[in-house]
Amino acid sequence: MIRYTICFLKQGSRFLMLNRFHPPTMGLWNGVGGKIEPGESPLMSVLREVWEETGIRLETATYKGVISWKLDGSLTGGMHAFLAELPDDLIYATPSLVEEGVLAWKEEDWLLHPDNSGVPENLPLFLPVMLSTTDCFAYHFDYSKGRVVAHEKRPLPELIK
Ligand SMILES: Nc1nc2c([nH]c(=O)n2[C@H]2C[C@H](O)[C@@H](COP(=O)(O)OP(=O)(O)OP(=O)(O)O)O2)c(=O)[nH]1
Repeated sequence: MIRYTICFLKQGSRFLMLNRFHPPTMGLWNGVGGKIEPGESPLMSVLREVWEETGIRLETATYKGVISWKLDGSLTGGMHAFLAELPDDLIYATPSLVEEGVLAWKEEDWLLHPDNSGVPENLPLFLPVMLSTTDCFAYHFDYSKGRVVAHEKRPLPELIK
């Protein structure tokens, strides 16, 4: 069920974000990630996706938990979420056009601004928690007609860490 990964690439108070050309989250500024390929662990998948989509070779990324969703009560999906701190001296010029969309640096305050409809609706509901604690959680979102109608956050069972 958890077929995707996502990584938030942080440098100080800003994030390297992807404005996606294609669904899901088409036209929105999201983290970098994609489908887990057969035989890959979530970490292997996210390191590969970050490299493919940004050209950045991360040595590792910090696991932050799992995000799942239910669409109109039926279809379900999920992604393993990671956070990576980029070195202060890494210079990455943006905007940068890549196959999946446009990469650009976005300030944390901008991403989390209540008037910002340019990010996935669930992002401001999980990212601040991920940034404020080392604990991992299972975040769940129920969507109805494309909008989040309910969400919850539970401790992540040790087993699936
Ligand atoms: N913030 C947020 N991200 C989401 C949601 N749903 C969802 O799939 N994503 C993320 C997970 C992945 O990082 C990305 C989708 O990956 P993708 O379809 O581009 O996967 P891929 O690169 O392997 O694509 P493909 O070429 O094989 O089709 O979007 C959501 O509800 N909120």
